[in-house]
Amino acid sequence: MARNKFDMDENLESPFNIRHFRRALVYIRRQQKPMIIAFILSALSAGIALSAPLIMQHVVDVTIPAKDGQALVGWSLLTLATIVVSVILATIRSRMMTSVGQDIIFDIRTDLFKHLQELPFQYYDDRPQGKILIRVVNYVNSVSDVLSNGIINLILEIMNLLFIAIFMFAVDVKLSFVILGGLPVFLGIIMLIKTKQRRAWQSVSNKSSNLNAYLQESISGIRVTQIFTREQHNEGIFTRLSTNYRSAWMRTMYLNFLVPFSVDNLATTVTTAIYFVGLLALGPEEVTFGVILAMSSYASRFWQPILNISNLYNSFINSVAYLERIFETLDEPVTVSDVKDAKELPPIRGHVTFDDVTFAYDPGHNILQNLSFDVKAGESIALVGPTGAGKTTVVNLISRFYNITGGQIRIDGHDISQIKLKSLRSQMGIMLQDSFIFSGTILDNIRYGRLDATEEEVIAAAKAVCADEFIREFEKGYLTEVNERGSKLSQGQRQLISFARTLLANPRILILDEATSSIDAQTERLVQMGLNELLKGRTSFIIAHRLSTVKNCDRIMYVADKGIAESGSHDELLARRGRYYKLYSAQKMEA
Ligand SMILES: Nc1ncnc2c1ncn2[C@@H]1O[C@H](COP(=O)(O)OP(=O)(O)OP(=O)(O)O)[C@@H](O)[C@H]1O
Repeated sequence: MARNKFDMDENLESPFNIRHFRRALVYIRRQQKPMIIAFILSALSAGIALSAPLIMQHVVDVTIPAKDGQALVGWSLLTLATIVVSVILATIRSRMMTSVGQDIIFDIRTDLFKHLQELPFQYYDDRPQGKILIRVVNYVNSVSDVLSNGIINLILEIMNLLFIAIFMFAVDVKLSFVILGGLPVFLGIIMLIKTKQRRAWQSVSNKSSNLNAYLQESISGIRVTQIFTREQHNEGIFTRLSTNYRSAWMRTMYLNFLVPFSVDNLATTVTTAIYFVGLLALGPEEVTFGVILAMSSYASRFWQPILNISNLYNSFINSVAYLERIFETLDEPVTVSDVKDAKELPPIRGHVTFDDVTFAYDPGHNILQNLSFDVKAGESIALVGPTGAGKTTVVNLISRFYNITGGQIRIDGHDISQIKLKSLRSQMGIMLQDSFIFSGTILDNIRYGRLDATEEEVIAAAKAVCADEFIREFEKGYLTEVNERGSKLSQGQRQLISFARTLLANPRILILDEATSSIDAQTERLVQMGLNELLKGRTSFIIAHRLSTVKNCDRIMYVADKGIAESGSHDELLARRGRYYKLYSAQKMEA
């Protein structure tokens, strides 16, 4: 999809069709057993409740005129018993269905999470995080009720309707047709508003998604907001998005209310018609008072399931808007994935070749064009050059975070597009510009990429990058809890921890993107010494703006003009007096 932002409604790539509901059945089928039991309990409970008007008719027409007090007590007790049993059955059923609903939520959410973990960087580049979160959390919640209770209730209500119809036709055929007379009107109303309702719910899902995206962005960027005192301006944006959501919601509710409103009015009209037709048109000889009473009770009972079905219909239309988003996410293609017959990458030595590589994030805008270079196993390469030239892009391509548009990237002679991603990435150590820290202990964070690492190994990695000292200064040392994004830690400390995390994975190819940019000069010198040891025998790609950190690399590649503009050792490039020389001289002057 095109790039999206918080105030942009997302267009559905594939609008809803009934196939989506068939897909939803996969989740429902897993809950078959409890759903069948719940269904039987509900049918029993509804059946028992239905006998009440019959008892009432008998009491009015037979028991009361006969003044049979004993029978009256008996019928009253039976009525009470039917109510108690039907309430008990309904309660058990509702407990079972709550659990079924939660199991369905669990399954859909797990599938979504699994899929999201496989989706490539590009997917996350293209949309705000808040719009992804709302699908996994809110939308899944919203559909669970329809997928669990909805199906059972629909079958029950239809059965209920049939039973009531049988009962009422058994009591009086002509009056039954009076009750049925409201149905065509009701169906006409539904047909009239159906499409509008669906669009309205899609709009609600879009507006809530936008609001969520902005909220998420605002919380992530709160520091910058406060620095620039943008609070008031942001409040304006938030109010606008909230108002949009409110309007969409109100419009939807207006359409939704039309359905029960019509049902209520139709039910009242047909009940009045029964009195009218029963008392005036047919006359008291044909219809007893008990029959009219029973039929008016059936009239409201008949319209109750219709009201329930129309409420179910409302939730169904609502869920469609959410289900299509959920399935759209599940259908999002994993564009960076193992090809058919992908091979396992054997343990590598670290020989990296770019052969005529072309790459674009957005079609038609090449960031790299016909780029070729060859890095021998064990060589250390520095990538330098102006901001936005493509250094990070080059290293992202080595791990195949994006598919290249042309050419070939090989590791030890294996085309990386033909090997299993896991076997490729597990042999790389990558430290990205954004040293992300996860919530948990420092130990957990260093061990993130190698869960089986012993505590000693974790400490050794931390020592190698000079992180051990500051970690021990915390009261709980390696067991210190850090927040998501590491807000308890300084930027430099975060970098050192993620440095240790990368090294612990013991990769053959090491990629460090601005790994030491936030570390003070003295610590950096120490890290550099530790690093020199660790780099021995490994292929490494180091991106750094501070040239002092990379001048000892075997080769420096100056990235510019969609390729490598200059390449050589520090001394060779200085002697050439080209772009690298200029950059180095400028930095030297600043120092
Ligand atoms: N996810 C993306 N989608 C679209 N364009 C991108 C994306 N990431 C980077 N770019 C563009 O690609 C170009 C190269 O970006 P890259 O991050 O590789 O540069 P860099 O040399 O590492 O820059 P810096 O030194 O600032 O980190 C830039 O023009 C940037 O705008």
